[in-house]
Amino acid sequence: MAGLLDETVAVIGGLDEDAIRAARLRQDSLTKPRGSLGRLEDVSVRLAGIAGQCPPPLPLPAVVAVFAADHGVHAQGVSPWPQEVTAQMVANFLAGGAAVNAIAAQAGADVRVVDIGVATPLPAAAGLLSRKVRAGTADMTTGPAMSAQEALRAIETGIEIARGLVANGHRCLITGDMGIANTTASAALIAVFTGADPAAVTGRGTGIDDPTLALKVDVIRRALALHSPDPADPLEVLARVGGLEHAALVGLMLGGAAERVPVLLDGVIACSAALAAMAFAPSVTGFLFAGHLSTEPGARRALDALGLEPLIDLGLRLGEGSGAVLALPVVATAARVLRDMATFDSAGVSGEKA
Ligand SMILES: O=C(O)c1ccc[n+]([C@@H]2O[C@H](COP(=O)([O-])O)[C@@H](O)[C@H]2O)c1
Ligand SMILES: Cc1cc2nc[nH]c2cc1C
Repeated sequence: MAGLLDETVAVIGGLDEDAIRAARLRQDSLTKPRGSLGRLEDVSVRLAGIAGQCPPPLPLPAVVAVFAADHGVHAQGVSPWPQEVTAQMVANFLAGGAAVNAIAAQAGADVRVVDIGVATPLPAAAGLLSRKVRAGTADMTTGPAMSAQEALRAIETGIEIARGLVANGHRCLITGDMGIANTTASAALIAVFTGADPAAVTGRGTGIDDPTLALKVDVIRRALALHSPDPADPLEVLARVGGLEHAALVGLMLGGAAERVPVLLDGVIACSAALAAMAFAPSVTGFLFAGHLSTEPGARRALDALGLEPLIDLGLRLGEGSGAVLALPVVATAARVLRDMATFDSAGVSGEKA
């Protein structure tokens, strides 16, 4: 019997071309000059293609799934923050005190927090989804970050979470992540999947100085030299140089696409995971929206490879899902415009002169 990953990949279809055509026609019949709502119109058309309906349902209720995990490569000194901050921030998410909680409250999104691989022991806490695959990855400069089996378990956990959220009525999934040192794994993934030089896709993460940035690039170069990951084998790439939250996010994206709901991507961690998701199932990109453009250089490179344009560009580099949740009102508005606006006919507004 095929496993959950294969099953899910097999279910992901293309966008519904009839619904896309109907949505384009409807956009052009609404009381505004054609194309005047810019990329909001494109978002609405793609939402119709995802749902197979015109107008598409509003992508609500929405939920951000914040996957938390730690990274063995932290031992190389790639982040200025202690590893315990990952666990401490999980407690902060659950208490409602993090940026993502405030942004989600304003945008009207639910927040779910998943321990997919935090190294520091976490006390059982109300609301925490405990799905730890292992207590952090191993250091990718000395061996694989994890086994292929562990990467698969994390992906399948992400799929199960996507399925559960949609079964509970959520109509939009938003990616969130928390993991000290995870911008190193993200840059490594982006270098592998795009073929970019590590120096071109490695950034300052939480805020490192020039010598640490040089060290981080060197760490990634050494890991890639050790593993020579094959971009055609995304499970092995994730296992060798990825993270548990990256793998779980791949599952969330594939699971969301299989359920035909939109998935909003946050920053560089989600973008790097999306490249792996695309390697498993090329048509997944039709279901993904880039919530925002992270300042990490790898984000732009990854989005170009995914063929996605970010909806918002406010210079954010936080993670947690913050930038993607901020884009939820834009995506929801796109659907509402297509559903609620009057047409030239219904409103009795004269059309453009021929
Ligand atoms: O989302 C982004 O683009 C982003 C950019 C920089 C940092 N982060 C967050 O910061 C943490 C990783 O930063 P670092 O420097 O420890 O690799 C992790 O918790 C991420 O959620 C996230
Ligand atoms: C405080 C803090 C909050 C974060 N949220 C996401 N990544 C983070 C990293 C740090 C260091």
